[in-house]
Amino acid sequence: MIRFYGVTKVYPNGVKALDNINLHIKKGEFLFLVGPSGAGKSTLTRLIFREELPTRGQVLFNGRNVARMRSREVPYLRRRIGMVFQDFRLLPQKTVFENVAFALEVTGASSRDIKRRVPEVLKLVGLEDKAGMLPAHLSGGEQQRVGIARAIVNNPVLLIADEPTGNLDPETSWGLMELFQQINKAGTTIIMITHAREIVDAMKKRVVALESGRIVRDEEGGGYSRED
Ligand SMILES: Nc1ncnc2c1ncn2[C@@H]1O[C@H](COP(=O)(O)OP(=O)(O)OP(=O)(O)O)[C@@H](O)[C@H]1O
Repeated sequence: MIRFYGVTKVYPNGVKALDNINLHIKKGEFLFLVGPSGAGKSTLTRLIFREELPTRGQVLFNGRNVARMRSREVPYLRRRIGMVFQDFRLLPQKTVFENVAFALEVTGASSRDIKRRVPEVLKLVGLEDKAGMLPAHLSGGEQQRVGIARAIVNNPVLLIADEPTGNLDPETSWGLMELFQQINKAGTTIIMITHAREIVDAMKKRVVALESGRIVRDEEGGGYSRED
């Protein structure tokens, strides 16, 4: 589904964030992207979402070169990718329902579809009783569930989660990981950036480790660190 061919990213300030990355992510995979701060993890995901363009090499999404897409094709690409952030990024004046509905509205969904689909997704993330509440009145874990509901409401083929449990306690994090597992089992490919060692060690998924912009490990069922 996603292929990186010899991808290098140099930012305008001269920082080389990625250095000759070759990577193939297949449909249905659950992949942890790990590595120290500044290793290039976020940059790698930004290239898939076309927030940034590679300096050299190619990023293919379902066979299409992301950098070569016409500007009118970019919203279509982004609609197929759900994003979950460490700081949730919810709209504070909107209710849980409205936050999730907003992601559908921008795609031109009808109000009938919105009324059907939003409760369905809120149920999936376990928030059917909180639809009318504002984010500030929810716990961190609940806010992240809203973030996940918003990310999956358009049925994306890929979910990119950038440190989704970074602001949450371990118990809450495990609940969210179960939800991510469930979403993955239903067919959505997941790329998760994380520093949560215990989670990576326990989940036994594919682990891609970056250091200084290079892939230093790509291991099926791997742990957070290399076992020497
Ligand atoms: N927009 C930018 N302009 C210039 N340099 C950038 C930009 N974004 C990131 N960088 C630099 O590129 C390198 C990789 O950054 P990136 O955010 O991809 O790392 P990361 O692995 O996601 O780090 P963290 O775990 O701290 O989020 C870093 O040296 C960073 O300072």
